[in-house]
Amino acid sequence: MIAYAIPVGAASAAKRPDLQTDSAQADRLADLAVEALIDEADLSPKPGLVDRRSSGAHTDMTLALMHASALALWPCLRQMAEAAQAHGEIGQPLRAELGRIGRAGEQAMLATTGGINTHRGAIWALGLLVAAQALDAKADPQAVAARAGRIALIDDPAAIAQDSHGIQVRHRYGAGGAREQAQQGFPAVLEHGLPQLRRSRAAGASENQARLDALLAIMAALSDTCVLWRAGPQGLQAMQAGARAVLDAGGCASLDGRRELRLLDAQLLQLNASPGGAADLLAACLFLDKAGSL
Ligand SMILES: CC(C)(COP(=O)(O)OP(=O)(O)OC[C@H]1O[C@@H](n2cnc3c(N)ncnc32)[C@H](O[C@H]2O[C@H](COP(=O)(O)OP(=O)(O)OP(=O)(O)O)[C@@H](O)[C@H]2O)[C@@H]1O)[C@@H](O)C(=O)NCCC(=O)NCCS
Ligand SMILES: Nc1ncnc2[nH]cnc12
Repeated sequence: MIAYAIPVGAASAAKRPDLQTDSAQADRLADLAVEALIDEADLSPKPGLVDRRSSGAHTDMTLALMHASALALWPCLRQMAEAAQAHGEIGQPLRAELGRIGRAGEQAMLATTGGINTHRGAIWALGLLVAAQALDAKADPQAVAARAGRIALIDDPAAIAQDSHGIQVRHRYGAGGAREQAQQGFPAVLEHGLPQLRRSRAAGASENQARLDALLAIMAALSDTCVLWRAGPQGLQAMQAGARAVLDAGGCASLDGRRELRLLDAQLLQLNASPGGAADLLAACLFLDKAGSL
């Protein structure tokens, strides 16, 4: 276990043995979510994204900033797990509390990064998944994602209308973005990322190569509003076709696949395109891959 903070409620759990398990479970879910964020950031070479080599298409983000941002989200993710445990069911009260915790998490992220949006999409996706897993620790990824989707379908009456890049892109191109991805039960993860991760592992790829393949499978299927914002529909088409070309060439375990990956990286940098939504969903994929076996 990664010790990121002193567990909230540890004192009361000592008096209430029945709460001890829940407290430990909330710690563990937050640990796994933060670990998934750090593993995503470290994964290299990722096309257009911040990784161990460089800041990709970003001028305002570094690997150290991504790590600091991920660590700053531990309390928020833990609170989401606790909220789900306390409510015990999907409904308006849980949705409202997750929205409140999520907005506070966004503030914690911005305070840590000096105002840079490192993980807004990840707070949304992982927050929903952590809450869904906390409602049933033994549920498999399909059930967890479906449950997260049901939470995302509930309106949050306190939601603040924002003029985000995602909203602007939705108006301009009709892209569904992060909200729709969650409401549909994370199809980019369940139908593409997770099956690819497991297929590539089974075919003998290294863990690093299998994770890169999972990211590419997500990129090939996703309407990523970050790419649409920065590079328009042509950029999105280039990202999806380039990611598909890597996988069709044999994936990152093959020489041909790695050649296609280098081409895709150069193309995204030239377009100033960063698949930040796909990166967030890779973190969701890595979380789901491990969380059911808690
Ligand atoms: C419901 C919300 C998701 C509302 O968010 P919004 O309407 O803004 O929706 P999107 O923009 O579509 O998504 C928000 C972030 O999600 C990532 N994302 C993008 N496309 C997808 C997709 N198809 N599926 C899933 N996720 C997606 C993306 O995050 C990444 O991009 C960040 C960088 O983006 P940007 O700010 O545009 O930055 P730059 O390109 O660098 O900007 P410039 O330099 O050009 O200026 C990166 O950090 C990644 O995180 C989208 O940004 C939800 O967010 C919400 O309602 N939140 C409120 C709190 C709440 O209720 N929480 C519930 C907790 S469970
Ligand atoms: N590795 C990464 N690079 C850029 N934006 C991101 N958003 C989430 N992960 C990211």
